[in-house]
Amino acid sequence: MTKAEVIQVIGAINDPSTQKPLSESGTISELIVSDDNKIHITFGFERAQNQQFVAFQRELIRVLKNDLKFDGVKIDYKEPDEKVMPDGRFIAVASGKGGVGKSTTTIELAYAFARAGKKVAIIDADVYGSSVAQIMGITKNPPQAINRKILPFIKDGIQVMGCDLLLAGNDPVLWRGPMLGKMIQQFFTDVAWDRDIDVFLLDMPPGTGDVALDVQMMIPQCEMLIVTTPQKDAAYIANKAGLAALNLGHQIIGAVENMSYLTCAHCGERTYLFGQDGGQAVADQLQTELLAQVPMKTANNKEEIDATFDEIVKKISF
Ligand SMILES: Nc1ncnc2c1ncn2[C@@H]1O[C@H](COP(=O)(O)OP(=O)(O)OP(=O)(O)O)[C@@H](O)[C@H]1O
Repeated sequence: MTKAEVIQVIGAINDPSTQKPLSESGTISELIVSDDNKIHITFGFERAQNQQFVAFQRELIRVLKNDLKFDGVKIDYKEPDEKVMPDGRFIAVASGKGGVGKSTTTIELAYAFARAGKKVAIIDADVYGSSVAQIMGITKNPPQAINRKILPFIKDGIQVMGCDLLLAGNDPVLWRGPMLGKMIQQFFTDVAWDRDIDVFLLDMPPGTGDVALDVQMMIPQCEMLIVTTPQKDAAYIANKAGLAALNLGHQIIGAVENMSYLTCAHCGERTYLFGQDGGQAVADQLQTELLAQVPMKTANNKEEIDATFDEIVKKISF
């Protein structure tokens, strides 16, 4: 007996979850007929404790056993998992070593995308040192849920979720492999992101590792931006991280050299504090563009920093 033949017969039975015949309800998630004349049906709704449900199940089993002559009948009920990746562009912000300003860059970039009229979300996937919420001044209240999905935190219109926000006090540093992967997956499929998000920015852990691999598997189209500082050692490690990212199949869209120079508030002259070659060297090695040299942040150069990031967004918007 084929699937179609089974559905034709059981199709007349009324589905208690939708009050429609099974032929119309679309609630049969899976139907397997095995060679030894057994049938396994999974319905996409939960088992209920009411008369209607009991009558439905009794009638179904009667038809399958008596009319269709199956020797074995197994029925499961399971709400379908809505493991759907959100739409939008994904940009992972990565660095070779910690402390080069990867989180700061992610956040500045988010604000620049927002200024350009884009709806932005940040995922702080830096399991070893989540700092996005801290830097953005988001209070780490326990996350709220809606429809069994976690609500993202929102600051200045930017939606945010991260390890520290999700776990509220539990330290993910000890997490390895599959558990880490599961958390990264949760960021995409279990958070109630607005449907019209244009850009997801991912603050990645420094270096290369499991998270980069997980991200690549879950979002093969994810682009990557490498942050470095001008110093030779930072550039060297950024290169290694970039090359590893390329090996994983990530598309690198550019390099950013952070903390490049200090601008004199009076004469506008730039002083390059740590040399000038790190960012360009990384871009050359990874055959990508040096998108910007970001100045040192001071108490009164917000405009200069904003303009630098607006320029980056222009370059990578296509
Ligand atoms: N352009 C800048 N000018 C001045 N200070 C900066 C700049 N960029 C980042 N910083 C400072 O450098 C420190 C490290 O920045 P940030 O946390 O963004 O780095 P990170 O690479 O994400 O670090 P980690 O890997 O530890 O998370 C912070 O104190 C931040 O304020």
